[in-house]
Amino acid sequence: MSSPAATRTSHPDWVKLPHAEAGNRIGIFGGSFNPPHSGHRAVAMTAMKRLKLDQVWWLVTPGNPLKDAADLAPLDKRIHMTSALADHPRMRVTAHEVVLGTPYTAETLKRLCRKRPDLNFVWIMGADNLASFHRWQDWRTIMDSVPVAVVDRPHASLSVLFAPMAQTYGYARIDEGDAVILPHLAAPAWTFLHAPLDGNSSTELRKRQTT
Ligand SMILES: Nc1ncnc2c1ncn2[C@@H]1O[C@H](COP(=O)(O)OP(=O)(O)OP(=O)(O)O)[C@@H](O)[C@H]1O
Ligand SMILES: O=C(O)c1ccc[n+]([C@@H]2O[C@H](COP(=O)([O-])O)[C@@H](O)[C@H]2O)c1
Repeated sequence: MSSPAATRTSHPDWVKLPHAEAGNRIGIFGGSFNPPHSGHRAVAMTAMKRLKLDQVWWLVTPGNPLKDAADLAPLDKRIHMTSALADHPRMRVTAHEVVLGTPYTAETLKRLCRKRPDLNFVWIMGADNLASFHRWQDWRTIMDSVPVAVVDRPHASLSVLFAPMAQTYGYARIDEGDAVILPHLAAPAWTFLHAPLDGNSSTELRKRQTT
């Protein structure tokens, strides 16, 4: 029998992988959430409804590899604020990348798919990230590992036509009217979801905090 010390973990609860039943449709919504805002909640709700997800996991990054960490709030503070915003029975908040030891999405998804091959994962992101997706580490590996749902964002709508990802994987895009089947499709597969636009941004909120 293992002793309490042997089962104790040094990680706080908020880095754990959320519970899910085999076969569940899980949207993974990665973000800095520095701070979280209404636009994030709108993205999570849109994906949840249109893809009929069982859960959305808000994956709070330890640090976006492409962003300057100088004005990044501490992880526990971002988790706390994100948990307040993601208060919904089908949403969970985690910083599981701390356990995986990586801030890179390709590696994260590889490890999650290995840990839970019984779940149907979908990567969720806003259209601004579609525009710059080709700069992410091993972005083609991401596309080849899980389906992707892109949600429209002000000033980024044209990424659906011109982004290198959209052009390279044009053949794998499905109509947003068929979005409900996305979690069950083999990668590569993606869709672009038009939804009411929300102009909020963390950059603007940080500017307002400092003025
Ligand atoms: N208003 C919005 N509409 C649609 N998608 C959004 C919106 N805000 C953020 N997102 C998406 O949510 C995810 C997390 O975004 P992030 O935490 O970087 O917020 P942000 O407002 O873009 O932050 P920053 O201004 O610091 O870059 C990303 O996939 C991003 O594309
Ligand atoms: O893997 C990468 O190279 C990579 C580059 C940029 C962003 N990401 C991830 O994209 C998600 C959204 O990041 P952000 O900062 O736009 O909220 C978050 O989970 C980041 O870790 C990942």
